[in-house]
Amino acid sequence: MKSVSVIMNPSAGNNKLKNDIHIIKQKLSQKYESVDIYLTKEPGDGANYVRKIANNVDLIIGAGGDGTIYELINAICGLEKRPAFAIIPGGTCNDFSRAVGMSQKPLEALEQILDEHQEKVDVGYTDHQYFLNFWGIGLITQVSENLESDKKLGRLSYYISTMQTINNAESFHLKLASKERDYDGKAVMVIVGNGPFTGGLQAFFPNCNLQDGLLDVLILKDTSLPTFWSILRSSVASEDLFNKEEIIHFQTNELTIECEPEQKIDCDGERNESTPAHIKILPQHLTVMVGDFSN
Ligand SMILES: Nc1ncnc2c1ncn2[C@@H]1O[C@H](COP(=O)(O)OP(=O)(O)OP(=O)(O)O)[C@@H](O)[C@H]1O
Repeated sequence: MKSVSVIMNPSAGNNKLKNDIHIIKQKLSQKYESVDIYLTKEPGDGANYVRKIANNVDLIIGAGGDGTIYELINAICGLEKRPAFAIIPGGTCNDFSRAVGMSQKPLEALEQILDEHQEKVDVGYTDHQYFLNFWGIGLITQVSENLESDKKLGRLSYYISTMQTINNAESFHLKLASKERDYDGKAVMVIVGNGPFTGGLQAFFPNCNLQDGLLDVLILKDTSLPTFWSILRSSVASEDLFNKEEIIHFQTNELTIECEPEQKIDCDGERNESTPAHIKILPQHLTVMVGDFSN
């Protein structure tokens, strides 16, 4: 590898990465012939930089929170020739960087990137969006929406928001179809996982494999609110949870989802689309630099 570009959101995580720009450039320059650092100013900048540089760079390092990483991989994954990708985590949850075993300390993550251990990982794809971690509807979307408005309260707000949302949870009619399994009935949540982390928690699919060409699907039927609470509280779900009657869990490489009423989709933390949806896995679509990673 000869040329590397860092695309950084300097405002991510309360400006967490800003002071490291100089040292990041210095360390990378010791190893690579060409090093460029691009700083984003607003949403959309990251994707524009990718489009500008992708043909002439071997490695793109995304430095920022999950919003920045989502934007960058959505620009990279649609390209015919995709540069390798790496993450210097700078946000609150940093789901994908955790999934590939990166240190949550930015400069330690940089050292891991310099070790150049690469793996090809699966990417989820739905209608217009690529995702690395999860796709969800129902409770998951409602919890994160409520959380957005309570963010200042910190971790406690997560629990308060979850409790409030569960108490007011609205069920919907779900029609899910796949080769492995169909479901036609009431639900309060569907999560389709590619990676093991959702919103910083390894709650739903602790053993999710990023290289098996499969998505993990979890349907929570409308009788299972206490179960949802126990999943979140357990932080690392045990397989026992999947044996509960109110949960359906299976794996597939492709599925379609229709809901009545229409449900808002949370895709790696971005909430721009609504059902219906067609979701599939793109096996080993992206080459990433990994840290402490074993599947
Ligand atoms: N300089 C900037 N100032 C403000 N917003 C920016 C800037 N650059 C990019 N953005 C946008 O801000 C959004 C959030 O960024 P990001 O996820 O990196 O940080 P964060 O919100 O602090 O992280 P987290 O969500 O994990 O707490 C992204 O959608 C990104 O496009």
